Amino acid sequence: MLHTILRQSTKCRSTFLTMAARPMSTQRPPTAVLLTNMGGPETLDDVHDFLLNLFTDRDIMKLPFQPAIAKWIAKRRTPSIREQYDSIGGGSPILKWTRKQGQAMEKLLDELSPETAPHKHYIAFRYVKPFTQHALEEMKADGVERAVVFTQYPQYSCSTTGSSMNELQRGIVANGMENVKWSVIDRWPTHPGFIEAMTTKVERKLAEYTPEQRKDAIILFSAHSLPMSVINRGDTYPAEVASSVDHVMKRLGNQYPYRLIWQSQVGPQPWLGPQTADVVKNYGEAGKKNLVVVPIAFTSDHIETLFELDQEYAEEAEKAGITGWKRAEALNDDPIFTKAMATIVHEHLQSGQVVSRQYYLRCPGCTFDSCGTTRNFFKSYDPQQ
Ligand SMILES: C=CC1=C(C)c2cc3[nH]c(cc4nc(cc5[nH]c(cc1n2)c(C)c5CCC(=O)O)C(CCC(=O)O)=C4C)c(C)c3C=C
Ligand SMILES: [Fe+2]
Ligand SMILES: [Fe+2]
Repeated sequence: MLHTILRQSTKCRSTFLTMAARPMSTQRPPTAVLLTNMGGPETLDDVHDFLLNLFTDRDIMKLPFQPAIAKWIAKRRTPSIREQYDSIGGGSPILKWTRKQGQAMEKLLDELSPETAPHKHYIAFRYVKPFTQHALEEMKADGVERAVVFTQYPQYSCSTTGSSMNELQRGIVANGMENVKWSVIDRWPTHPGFIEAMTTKVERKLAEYTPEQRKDAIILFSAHSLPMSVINRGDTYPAEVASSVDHVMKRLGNQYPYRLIWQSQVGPQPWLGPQTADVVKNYGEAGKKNLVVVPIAFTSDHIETLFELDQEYAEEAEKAGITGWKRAEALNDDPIFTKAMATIVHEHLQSGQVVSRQYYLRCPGCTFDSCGTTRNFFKSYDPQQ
């Protein structure tokens, strides 16, 4: 309580000083929308450091002697992962798409929410540039007083959004930015705008089949898998992915058979299945011909869509006799999706919510750092707590 009062009084003082220092005619500082994601290597030369940062992150995996082991794994994996990025044009397009999404979103937000305009997007990637520190410096230079953190993962996992939140908390403290009014959109797996955008992508792919083929079509929702150890700790990601799938299927009128399947397993430990590669092979052997695969847990193209789905699994499908293999497009800068992004932020600003109710609840068996301190940190911005 004392902590909250102290925070609020410091905040009022800082707001007053900022206002007093600002000439009357200048525009108020932007409402920041901080788009967080793990990011991807922009060039082949960034692949090694991307992997090193990922394997060093104790929110994604905990290894004995982690700094040394991470160095070793990153060095060993770099050549094969470089080849994958080479085959998709020499790097991850995630920064390009996030910028486009952010620009479209901020324009729409200014119209939807003039009372908090101007809005400005900032980008904080976890493993590559622009890092959280860069975004915070930019926000500080712009004199930001109100910031909405908007995870670009629709479904929450301690290993993705949780990790970004942990990094952000460290950055806020290190940069003395506790006085900014922070709130967080930590998940949005069933938001109607997101569901509409995804459903439209699936419908467009289904429309490419002949009516005869469509009768026989199967929808495969494919998401990045998680190690079983993470799931057994109580990570909400698989359930949230399933809820997105359920909503898309409802919107499609439940007319097609579908399965939720899991891709991108790494290393020898058990991961959640069924694995996308096995499903493609098994359905091919069972004589299925028309499979539409839908990347349900990503909002833009990644190595998972452009390499795994479009090259690796497409090849498997062809070998297995699947003649009608199709992949629903990623949301990227689709106007339905960027409108959904603006609506999500607008509704959040209107709601006065600091984080979702789910965010407060630590995973029952979680040992990840993000499951602890970050929750309490953002709780302290919530007057209802
Ligand atoms: C919803 C998205 C993701 C979850 C959940 C997730 C969990 C998770 N991932 C690993 C290990 C790796 N992931 C790697 C790459 C990678 N992961 C995601 C998304 C999720 N990961 C993306 C989008 C990417 C690629 C970025 C791009 O540019 O496309 C990698 C590196 C690639 C490789 O070495 O194969 C690893 C490793 C774990 C252990 C985990 C959960 C604990
Ligand atoms: Fe991953
Ligand atoms: Fe957790």
